Amino acid sequence: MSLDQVEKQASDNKLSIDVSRPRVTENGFLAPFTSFESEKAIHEYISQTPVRSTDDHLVEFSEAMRTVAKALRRVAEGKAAAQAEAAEWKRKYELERARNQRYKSEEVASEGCSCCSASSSRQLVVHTETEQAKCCGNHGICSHEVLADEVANPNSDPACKMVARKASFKLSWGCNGNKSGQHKHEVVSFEKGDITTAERSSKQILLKWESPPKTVFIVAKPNSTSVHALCVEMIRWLKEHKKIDVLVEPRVREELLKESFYFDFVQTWQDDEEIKHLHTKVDLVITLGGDGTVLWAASLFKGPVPPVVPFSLGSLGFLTPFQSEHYRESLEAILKGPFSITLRHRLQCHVVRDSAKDELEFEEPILVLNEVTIDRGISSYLTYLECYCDSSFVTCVQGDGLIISTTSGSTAYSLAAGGSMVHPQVPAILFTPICPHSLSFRPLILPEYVALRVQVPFNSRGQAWASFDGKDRKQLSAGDALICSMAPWPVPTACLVDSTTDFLRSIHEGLHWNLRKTQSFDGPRD
Ligand SMILES: NC(=O)c1ccc[n+]([C@@H]2O[C@H](COP(=O)([O-])OP(=O)(O)OC[C@H]3O[C@@H](n4cnc5c(N)ncnc54)[C@H](O)[C@@H]3O)[C@@H](O)[C@H]2O)c1
Ligand SMILES: Nc1ncnc2c1ncn2[C@@H]1O[C@H](COP(=O)(O)OP(=O)(O)OP(=O)(O)O)[C@@H](O)[C@H]1O
Repeated sequence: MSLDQVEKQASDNKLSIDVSRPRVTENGFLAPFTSFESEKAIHEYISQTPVRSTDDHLVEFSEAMRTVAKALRRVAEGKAAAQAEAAEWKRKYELERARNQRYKSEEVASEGCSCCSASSSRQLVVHTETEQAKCCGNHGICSHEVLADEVANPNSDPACKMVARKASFKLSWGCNGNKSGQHKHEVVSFEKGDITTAERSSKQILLKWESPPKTVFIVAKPNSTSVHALCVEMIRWLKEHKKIDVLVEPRVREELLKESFYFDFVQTWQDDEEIKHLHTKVDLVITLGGDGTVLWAASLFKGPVPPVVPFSLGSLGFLTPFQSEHYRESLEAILKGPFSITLRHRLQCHVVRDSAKDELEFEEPILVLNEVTIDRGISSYLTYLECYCDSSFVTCVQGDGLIISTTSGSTAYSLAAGGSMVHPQVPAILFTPICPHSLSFRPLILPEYVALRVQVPFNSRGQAWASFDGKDRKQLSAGDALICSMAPWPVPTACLVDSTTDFLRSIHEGLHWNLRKTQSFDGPRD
């Protein structure tokens, strides 16, 4: 008990004791209490007062509070586990539904007009578990769906606005730079009780076209003269030299038609429903802009994403290794294949409102390539967030907020908040606090298979705001939660060289990572 507390209790109990203020001596000088005197005074006081019983009550009370807190945490953990499981089931359900819809539309198309029957030749080949095991084990790229199709329909109607052919391709990974496409497995052997891991593959993924790509979707940054000029030039080159069909956003088509009626052949979509089927029509996505344009392009695909070739017309270019000046050579090489890709994993985020009647009542999921941020928005109070990983309590965030990031996003906002830079092929989720009011809150890197749940507790002073790749802010009130897990649809981005070379180049050139003058040779030596 501190001196102040003792003094307060003394005054509450009408005892005359003043341990902190000096006394006036007979000669008029101030005589402060010596430490011995104050200690003595405290002992006297304690022996006079029923402190023990008060303390006993406090101990009992705090124990009761601890028990309540434990029980509440157990309930919250149970809820987190249920929600994580529900999110997983919902993800599986969505996958299954998407699959069924595709099969259904293929059936309908096969009975329909010749224009659409081309889509019947489009097949989503899903490896069964046994096929996967035969092919490359139960891990890596072959556990994902690989888009492939049969022979494209030569009689397809050119009047059909959305192009209905799709090139098939195969993904494989080379071993230690070997581009032969031979598979190597990460195997753990348990021979005689010793655990050893076999030689690892480089996991450099190669994309090889099985039929030539026919349709390219160009995503261009708005309000940029240089981007527009390149877009116009590229469309002409693709059409005239490569006989490729081009698709753009409605805004871009309008701009092109204002310039010349020549661009009437350029495809677009009429309503947002059609965007859902973009991935079934597009062989390749080309982005013209900065990193934000790659994020924008990825956000248009709520499911599988075709390979993306990002051209740099921004200032930083972490996700955009291709130089716009050399677009012809780069596109020649990509259209011919094979080329290296980085599979950039995305996070699938579900907002669960407290008002939702059951755990399965989610809002539409949002997919992010960089990160989801939960922050204090315009509130001047600390954000207070409870975080769970699967069914385990992780921590409470008290600070400006929290970033849940993919490895691709590790060089974006998470980096600015003190998170590590992680190679985009590392299977992980980053958990990075923003200005935590704590001396010991270090960022975490969690495995990719976990589900994270961030909840605004009822005793939070303010609300929180979630934003997705820096966009679409959503308010989270007390009781609302955000659940994040790895989405089954990564963004395959073409590499200039390979995944690692491109990553290192961007941290060197983009961030001037570990730039320091080299120490001179002359001077003291060992
Ligand atoms: N303090 C910060 O660093 C901060 C704050 C807010 C948002 N952001 C980032 O901005 C992103 C949105 O980008 P935008 O272009 O639409 O907005 P923007 O125009 O505000 O650009 C943000 C900057 O982040 C860079 N960037 C984006 N993704 C990156 C990545 N994966 N690796 C390295 N740098 C990257 C961009 O090149 C750009 O320079 C968000 O996802 C978030 O990561 C960063
Ligand atoms: N096709 C598009 N439609 C609408 N918005 C877009 C589109 N492409 C990009 N944007 C938005 O424009 C903004 C700027 O894009 P981007 O980051 O590519 O360019 P930049 O800011 O010039 O590049 P850098 O950040 O490298 O300097 C981003 O917020 C992005 O979401």
